[in-house]
Amino acid sequence: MSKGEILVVGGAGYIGSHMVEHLHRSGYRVTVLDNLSTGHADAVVNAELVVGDLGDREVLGRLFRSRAFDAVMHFAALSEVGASMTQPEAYYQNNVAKTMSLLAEMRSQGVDKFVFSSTAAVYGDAQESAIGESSDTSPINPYGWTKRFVEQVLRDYAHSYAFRSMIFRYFNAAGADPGGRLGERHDPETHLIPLLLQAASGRRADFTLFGRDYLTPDGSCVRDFIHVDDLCRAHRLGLEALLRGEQGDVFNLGSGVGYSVLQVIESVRRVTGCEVSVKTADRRAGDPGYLVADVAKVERALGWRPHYSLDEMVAHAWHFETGRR
Ligand SMILES: NC(=O)c1ccc[n+]([C@@H]2O[C@H](COP(=O)([O-])OP(=O)(O)OC[C@H]3O[C@@H](n4cnc5c(N)ncnc54)[C@H](O)[C@@H]3O)[C@@H](O)[C@H]2O)c1
Ligand SMILES: O=c1ccn([C@@H]2O[C@H](COP(=O)(O)OP(=O)(O)O[C@H]3O[C@H](CO)[C@H](O)[C@H](O)[C@H]3O)[C@@H](O)[C@H]2O)c(=O)[nH]1
Repeated sequence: MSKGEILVVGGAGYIGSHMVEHLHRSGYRVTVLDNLSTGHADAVVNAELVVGDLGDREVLGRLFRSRAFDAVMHFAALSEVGASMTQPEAYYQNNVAKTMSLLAEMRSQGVDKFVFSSTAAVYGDAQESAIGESSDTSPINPYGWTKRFVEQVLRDYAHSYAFRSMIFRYFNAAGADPGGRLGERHDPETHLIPLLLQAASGRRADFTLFGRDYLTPDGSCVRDFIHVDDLCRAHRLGLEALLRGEQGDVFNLGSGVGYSVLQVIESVRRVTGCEVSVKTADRRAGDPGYLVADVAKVERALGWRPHYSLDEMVAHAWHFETGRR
């Protein structure tokens, strides 16, 4: 018997497809809604895939009438910081306006539990060495603002309607399914670890390091990497808290440890045994220098701790990268 009926919006993407597998293995029945703009139909195996746009009320109406969803998990978004600086309209349309359509449809169908992918980008250029959930949220790029606005909508819905949400602010998701079937497949790829691995495997001639003049120990940006499977486990725990009737909340998801881009390059060399040719360029617009999570709150509330190290994230992503060639 299924533990619950879950709609995963954006379930054909990188994190969403891992979530679908995790839910399936945990005993849930899953339906995916995805417009395949950046996702892949073949990444969805243990769920029904409905190809459609989350802003399309007709598609949403049909979908919600055909299933009694217990909750919705929302991973669909445009999510590149750099692109959001040059195409803010597309980001506000896709990430804010269309999310409003999804929420409206949920409310009209009486579905009141929501798990939302937010981001560390809501913190902007944080000053703290470990950023807690109550830190100032002043995004420095439109992508971060889109997530910040939806967070506010969800807070207002919780206040005014019987609508509960778990908001997860991820730092840098990395790694791949340890079994090797799923992984990160963005095209074009913009994320650090897959780009480094493509340079290591020879699919790419070199890697360009954006900025060595940050106020960090080695001058390159510092980020907090979190394995995609650890992320999925936290989401399931958050979902189960909502299904038990608990109130929603907002949680950081990271490891609590920062690695500079140069340290990640070292990890890639160590794990793969391959050389990576590195070029240095100017800073990428919209990139904060330092983002590391304080994860005490999620540990306390959901009993969640990350399991995987940076080298394990690189190793699993490398297994996926080499399996594709
Ligand atoms: N990857 C990270 O490091 C990271 C960090 C913080 C937050 N996030 C957030 O996590 C979520 C998932 O990120 P990801 O890396 O898996 O991205 P992704 O691009 O791989 O996945 C997004 C999925 O949503 C789908 N989608 C986009 N717009 C849609 C629409 N209008 N209708 C239907 N489907 C749509 C895409 O086709 C894709 O399958 C995003 O909300 C992102 O902002 C990601
Ligand atoms: O070719 C590259 C690509 C990235 N980087 C650097 O590597 C770091 C990580 O960059 P990513 O693009 O992999 O990730 P971001 O930190 O920009 O963004 C990620 O974390 C954000 C939160 O801050 C958002 O949530 C976003 O969705 C998610 O992709 C940054 O310092 C970036 O400047 C390079 O030096 N060269």
